[in-house]
Amino acid sequence: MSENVKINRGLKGVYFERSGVSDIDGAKGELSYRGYSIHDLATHSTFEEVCYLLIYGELPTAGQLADFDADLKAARVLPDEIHAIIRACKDGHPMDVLRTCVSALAALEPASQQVGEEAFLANGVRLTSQVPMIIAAHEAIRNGRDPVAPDMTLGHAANWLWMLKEEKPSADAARLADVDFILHAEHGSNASSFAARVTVGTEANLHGAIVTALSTLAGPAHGGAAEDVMKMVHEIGTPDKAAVYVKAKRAAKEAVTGFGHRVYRKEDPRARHMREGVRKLGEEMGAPEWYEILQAVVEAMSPYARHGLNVNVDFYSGVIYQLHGIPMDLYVPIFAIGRMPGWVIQCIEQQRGNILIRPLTLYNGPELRGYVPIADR
Ligand SMILES: CC(=O)SCCNC(=O)CCNC(=O)[C@H](O)C(C)(C)COP(=O)(O)OP(=O)(O)OC[C@H]1O[C@@H](n2cnc3c(N)ncnc32)[C@H](O)[C@@H]1OP(=O)(O)O
Ligand SMILES: O=C([O-])CC(=O)C(=O)O
Repeated sequence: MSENVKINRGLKGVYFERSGVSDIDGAKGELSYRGYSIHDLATHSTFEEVCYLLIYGELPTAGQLADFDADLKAARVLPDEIHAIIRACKDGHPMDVLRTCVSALAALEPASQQVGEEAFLANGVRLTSQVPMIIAAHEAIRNGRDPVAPDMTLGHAANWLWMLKEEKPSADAARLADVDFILHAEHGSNASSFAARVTVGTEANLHGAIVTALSTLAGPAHGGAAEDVMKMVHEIGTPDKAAVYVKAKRAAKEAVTGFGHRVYRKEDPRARHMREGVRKLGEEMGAPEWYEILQAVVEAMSPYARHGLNVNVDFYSGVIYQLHGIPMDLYVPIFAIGRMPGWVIQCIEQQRGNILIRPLTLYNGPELRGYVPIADR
């Protein structure tokens, strides 16, 4: 019987649930949130508006957006204990510190333990505001500074940059961060969102699911790619060395980071906006060489594009962060800031008509055998 079982390793191509949040057409290279093209949202919307759209299903009216924005701003508060925890583990990777703090918030805030849609919504809004605060506070503390208080006059992206650098960002820098968050906000059944759903499937609370999601995002095959791309760009050094680098990687059968995707066979539609951001920012800052190295890698990888191997969202984002002077180990945490609304709404969706997620593994270990006492082994 076991020979006839079809195993879908990595759950490739398996549908496990319906979702009304985002739609990916991998063959065409298209992505939409709640029926709105990612290109329209990246061009016209703000992260707050996209959060509202993802969570409530419709674009907000001006009044709804103002109320939602006020809720996000009111949630810009961290218990003192979180700063103490950050001080205790300040030398850790920011992703480990972030995950530890989200986990600690579950123990420090009684409301975080509640389940049910209303609790998930309230906790989701609170965490969406607290996640950037934790990352910025850690960056301050590990550099011997005090955490920067949030600026309630600034939107989500601009306030994040303010707390990170204690400098008011230019309108262009704030908009670039805003677009980055919009592009990272949601992406179907990616590994971290799926993992969060598995946690909610056991009727656990939202904080627990976000801890699961953060753990899963951290790996280089998922959210860690932007950091690896930046390391690759440094290793390549100049555009003329890109072809040799790619050839060596292909010969060693190693992945060229920032390329490839489980679903897209055309270019990841989010990459277009990031590419334009890198090009423009590099020119403005008198540092066009980063864009040139990236484009030389794309050129060297072009023979594989027809096999569906194209750049993904994280190919360009690292250079943008580098041009803003953001340390490499903050790249995955930045992804997490953007992904918060996607995780929250998928947890809420999972909870509606919840079902335990529990697939099967086909046993291929030893036959049933007699127990041997330890003295006889
Ligand atoms: C936000 C995100 O999470 S986007 C993804 C970020 N991750 C990266 O950029 C890391 C580099 N990319 C990868 O490791 C992979 O493309 C993944 C993990 C993203 C997707 O992997 P999978 O869907 O399992 O694709 P899979 O591994 O089956 O690859 C299919 C083929 O393309 C090749 N391939 C996939 N990605 C790459 C790559 N980046 N470079 C070179 N070859 C690649 C594989 O070797 C495989 O070739 P084969 O059929 O000859 O064995
Ligand atoms: O969908 C995926 O597998 C990974 C991805 O691009 C994302 O999470 O944004």
